[in-house]
Amino acid sequence: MDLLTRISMHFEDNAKALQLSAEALSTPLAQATEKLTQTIQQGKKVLACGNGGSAADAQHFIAELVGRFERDRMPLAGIALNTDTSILTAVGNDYGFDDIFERQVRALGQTGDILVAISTSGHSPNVIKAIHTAHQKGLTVIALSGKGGGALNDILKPSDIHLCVPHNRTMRIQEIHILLLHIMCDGLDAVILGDN
Ligand SMILES: O=C(CO)[C@@H](O)[C@H](O)[C@H](O)[C@H](O)COP(=O)(O)O
Ligand SMILES: [Zn+2]
Repeated sequence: MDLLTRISMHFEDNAKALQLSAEALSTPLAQATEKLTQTIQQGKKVLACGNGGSAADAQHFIAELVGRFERDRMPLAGIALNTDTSILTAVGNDYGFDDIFERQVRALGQTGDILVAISTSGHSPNVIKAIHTAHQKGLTVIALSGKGGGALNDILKPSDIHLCVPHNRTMRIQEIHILLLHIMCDGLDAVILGDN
């Protein structure tokens, strides 16, 4: 396959995946946005975690809350659990990599908070463990996944929200995850600042 064909294939596959995601995820995405908005309005906070590209997505999303999205507003409470290298290396070194998020949920999570858990496979043990602890501490989970949802299907509760991108490639799933996170930021601001 020549390079231009390859590029064209990516654009087409992305467009198809976007269309399928719009059909499958618009309703749960609205629920997730409403849950996020209520949580912030009640003075609660958002924790977010993921590995690799999903770590970047988690911290990107939290930066939109603490900083701003498109318009000026007050800072909103959020913490990315994959950004503090001292915590990640200490907990990873002393307890194990599977505990790097779970331990922070135990330290920081409070009843009524949200955990945004991002895993394209739905199988990353440190994300799964963080979800178990979030449940124990009374947090609601908004899970972003793909590839059928993996282990998330067995551990999420009916009160959680699962945004499972209907695709099997990590890269494509990640491309849509960032769109989902941006749509939630837009919906949140529309309530807080008014529609524009
Ligand atoms: O960004 C990419 C691939 O596009 C990678 O860094 C990817 O995020 C890593 O392999 C992650 O460890 C995958 O974990 P997960 O999404 O299955 O939970
Ligand atoms: Zn990537």
